[in-house]
Amino acid sequence: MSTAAANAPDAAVRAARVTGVSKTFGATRALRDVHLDVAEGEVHALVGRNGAGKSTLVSILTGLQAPDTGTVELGGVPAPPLADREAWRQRVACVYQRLTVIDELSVAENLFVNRQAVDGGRMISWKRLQDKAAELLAEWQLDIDPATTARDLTIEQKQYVEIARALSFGARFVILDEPTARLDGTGVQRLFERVRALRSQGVTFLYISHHLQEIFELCESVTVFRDAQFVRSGRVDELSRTTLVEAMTGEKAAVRSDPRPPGPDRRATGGLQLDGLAGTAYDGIDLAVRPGEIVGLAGGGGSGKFEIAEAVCGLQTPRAGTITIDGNWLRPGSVPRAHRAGVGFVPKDRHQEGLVDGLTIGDNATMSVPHRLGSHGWVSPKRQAAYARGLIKRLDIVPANPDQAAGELSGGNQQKVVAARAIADDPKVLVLMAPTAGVDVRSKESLLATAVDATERGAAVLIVTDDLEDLRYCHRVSVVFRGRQVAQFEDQWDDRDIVAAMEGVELSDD
Ligand SMILES: Nc1ncnc2c1ncn2[C@@H]1O[C@H](COP(=O)(O)OP(=O)(O)OP(=O)(O)O)[C@@H](O)[C@H]1O
Repeated sequence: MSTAAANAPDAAVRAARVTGVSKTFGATRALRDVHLDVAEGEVHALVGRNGAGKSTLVSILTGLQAPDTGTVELGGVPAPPLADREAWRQRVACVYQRLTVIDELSVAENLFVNRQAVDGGRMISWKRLQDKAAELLAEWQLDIDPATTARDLTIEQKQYVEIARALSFGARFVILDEPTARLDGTGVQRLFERVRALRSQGVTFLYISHHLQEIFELCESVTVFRDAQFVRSGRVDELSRTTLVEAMTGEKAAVRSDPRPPGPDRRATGGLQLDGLAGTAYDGIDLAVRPGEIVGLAGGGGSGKFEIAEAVCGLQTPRAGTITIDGNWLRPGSVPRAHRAGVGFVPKDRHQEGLVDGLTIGDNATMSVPHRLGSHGWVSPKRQAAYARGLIKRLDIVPANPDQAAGELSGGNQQKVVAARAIADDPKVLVLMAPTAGVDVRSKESLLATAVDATERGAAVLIVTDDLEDLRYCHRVSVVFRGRQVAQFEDQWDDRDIVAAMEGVELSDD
């Protein structure tokens, strides 16, 4: 195809066309007779609630799985046979949230890893590898030094390396699966500029995100899936946010009001207290969260917010300062000790610290509460199942089956199982790190409602986030920037002030 043809969105040419695709896993129908039509040269959003079937479609679109029925066309021709990986790589690539860049290798090596063809099948010359990489990065205007070790790149730069790698195989259709999940505000804006620039160079994108404002900012078209089925597709500028949410949930969108609980009793004492807490990424942190109160600890990437939260949960040992729970000093550096002191938490990385894939939803959700499920070390299966069902209902986990393996759940539902475990033991202090990352609009509400629930049961809740929606649930917000608390907000605030504080800038009054 000529570059000129690729540059102009052409209604006749399709980067991808999926027709009548169905896919079943055991008893789960992940996709039922869905279709998708992505025009060449556009950024096309794919949205849907957790478990709607988006990842399953991506695995089919990238040739990792075959559909049970239906057809896939890429660039106007039928998709290659599953075994022909090379042919797939030339047509389509997906940049996943969990990046595949190898930290130990240089950018150049990452770009051409396992590709002897670089030097006509002969031994790779390092000089040639560097030159080829520099050429590739320059062609796509990616300002990255090919000699850099990948470990020294930011998440954003690693994403660009993955995109460049896809383009170097010849693919002009790139799927971005929640690309902004680990970026801060300025990183998101830079990514958008990059995507727009690549689009003008003839690259087509399928863009998956739970952040609806991103869809309106970046994408031309959108396709909505719900419960494994196609619901609608259309131009983004012809859709309102409400219509989109309704298409995703199948319900009328609720009127948004102030979701905060009444707040702590003025005389309430106890809860969580941090005094002069200092660690590798933060210093001089003073913070109090009273029982019944929800406090936001906000900050962008590199602010130190997660490190502070991890100190409270026992995942990190601070260098100085104290953590007090209900008036008692907490000896830092041990998760079981923090748990015994009454701390429940959702870790920032559910894969590393959260979920045990091989166990069921029920086992994962109730593993911290054996004492509630039986006596003398014996767990009553009936009580466990009932307890798990209660948590599944509170968090709106799909499928609502405690016996389902957690590893088989969609990403967002795995996140909800981790949250279920955090609240299972009625913690005195609940710490939620990026709790709604990867979670759909409606599930965000149920997840944050559990924080409200916890305050009603007397918990002090700390929400650690850069998501303004999460902060709507907070009575107070403390913003950290480069490890220091730079601003405090009480009761009412303007979101722009919080964003400015997270970015380390001051807004002028005019
Ligand atoms: N390997 C598997 N085995 C069993 N069930 C699976 C498997 N992969 C996916 N499923 C099921 O298929 C359904 C669709 O999941 P999928 O991961 O495609 O959803 P999603 O739209 O990507 O959700 P999320 O936004 O949470 O990532 C879910 O019910 C999930 O449990």
